[in-house]
Amino acid sequence: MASRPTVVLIPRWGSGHFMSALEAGKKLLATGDGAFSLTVLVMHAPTQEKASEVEGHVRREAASGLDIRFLQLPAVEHPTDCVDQVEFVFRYIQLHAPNVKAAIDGLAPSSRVVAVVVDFFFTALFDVAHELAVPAYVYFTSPAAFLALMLRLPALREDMTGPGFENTERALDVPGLPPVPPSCMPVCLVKSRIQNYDTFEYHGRRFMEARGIIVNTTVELEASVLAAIADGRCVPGRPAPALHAIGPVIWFEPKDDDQRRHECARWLDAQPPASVVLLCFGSMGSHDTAQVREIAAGLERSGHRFLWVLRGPPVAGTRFPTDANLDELLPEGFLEATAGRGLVWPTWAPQREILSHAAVGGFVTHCGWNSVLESLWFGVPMVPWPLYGEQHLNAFELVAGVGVAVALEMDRKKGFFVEAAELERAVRNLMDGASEEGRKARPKVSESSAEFRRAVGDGGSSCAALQRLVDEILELPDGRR
Ligand SMILES: COc1cc(-c2[o+]c3cc(O)cc([O-])c3cc2O[C@@H]2O[C@H](CO)[C@H](O)[C@H](O)[C@H]2O)cc(OC)c1O
Ligand SMILES: O=c1ccn([C@@H]2O[C@H](COP(=O)(O)OP(=O)(O)O)[C@@H](O)[C@H]2O)c(=O)[nH]1
Repeated sequence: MASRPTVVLIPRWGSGHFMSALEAGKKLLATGDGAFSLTVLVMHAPTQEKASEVEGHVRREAASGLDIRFLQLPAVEHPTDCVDQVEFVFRYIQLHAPNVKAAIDGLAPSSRVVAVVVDFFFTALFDVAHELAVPAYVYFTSPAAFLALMLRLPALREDMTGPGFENTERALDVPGLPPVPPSCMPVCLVKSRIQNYDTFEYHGRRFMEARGIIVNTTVELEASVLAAIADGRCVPGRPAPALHAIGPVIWFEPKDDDQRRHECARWLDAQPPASVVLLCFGSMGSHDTAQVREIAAGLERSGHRFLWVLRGPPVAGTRFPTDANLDELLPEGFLEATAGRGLVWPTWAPQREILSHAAVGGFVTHCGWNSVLESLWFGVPMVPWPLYGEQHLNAFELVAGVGVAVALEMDRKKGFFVEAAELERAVRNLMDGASEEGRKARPKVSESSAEFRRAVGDGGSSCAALQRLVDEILELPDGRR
């Protein structure tokens, strides 16, 4: 007897990508209600640290009893002489294509593959899906605003006055967003990284070949951008693939029953409601000593309570921060001066658990999209401190588009340096509602939080989008299940 059809998911390593894609896959599985299984093709992550992280996720999820099969892909050579990580990933994925084809071929005839869903950096694998005549989908872990920008990159080349946006003076047109000042363009698209532009433009072009793009967002949060893409305003003259806004997809790590509450959570238990500002900068965020000193001075002067996840510089040759040596990094006397009202945490922290705590009233964030969604889910207004990737655009959207964040001025010419006085100002605005922006952000974020919860509930927009996606995958006419 032939077994049920299967959806093949090909996620990228790195928790923010891997677990987000897997959670999206689980949502598909649940919505499919037994109509198909999920097959996850697992790539070897290029670093030992990321490989162990992925192994841990696979081991845990494989034991979950869900109808998910994990298939490890063979290792491939690491491409050499790449100008940066984006090019490395691009070439690394191309090398995987024959193995992906063999793995998918190997699933037949016992399982008919009804869709292949790939991470948004993996569009080179569309060739495999096309060869096998299987519908291809993209899973987009960043906001729809960045998707609109990627689709728009061929047209935006005309706005460049040099080999990037560094010398461009006028605001850029990203359909669905207010005009974007060049200073808010993602750092991955600036002059020194022109190769990145080509790669992102390549992916953007290839998105148009997909049968659908699954985006970790909601129609309520990014209505204008989603409409702009769907109406063909990003790539005029060509119909956009179907958009499926199924978010927020948030991974909540299962808790061991006998696990003690984390030290950060216990510290928060002793703080008044909405009194603490959290500072956390994602899996690749760290600051140099000069910047750490400014942050310390800004927090001390703000007078506010804080929980600061402070990481040390990355080990040479990697982008991933180390545990911080607080004695070396912090100015002398800082911990004593802020004792009782501040906690500096020197390693990975349970960010979702912290954001869910009633004592947390604000979040200084690097604007990784998972962090943004988590903050909105728990109704915590933000101060954006974008660092890498597309995060500067996310920050712009949160402040200028959605209104759930208070802007932080950064000196782009000095490597995005932030003065102590500026951080103090932004934290006060956020926590005291000392500015119009700050006063508006808190009720706005509560509204977004309520919208998020409605979207994923029965009859909500994301729940309905998932149903439509499953019908599309199973090629069922609307409402015929
Ligand atoms: C979007 O543009 C870029 C993204 C990244 C990037 O790289 C990356 C590499 C890893 O090994 C692990 C990661 O977690 C990771 C994350 C990442 O960007 C963030 O991805 C998140 C999802 O995991 C989320 O979408 C955030 O908003 C992203 O900022 C790197 C890069 O250049 C080096 C980019 O241009
Ligand atoms: O100390 C930390 C730093 C990050 N995170 C989690 O790691 C993810 C980071 O993803 P995001 O997209 O925000 O940024 P990235 O790290 O991919 O740049 C989010 O789920 C955070 O909750 C965490 O739990 N503890």
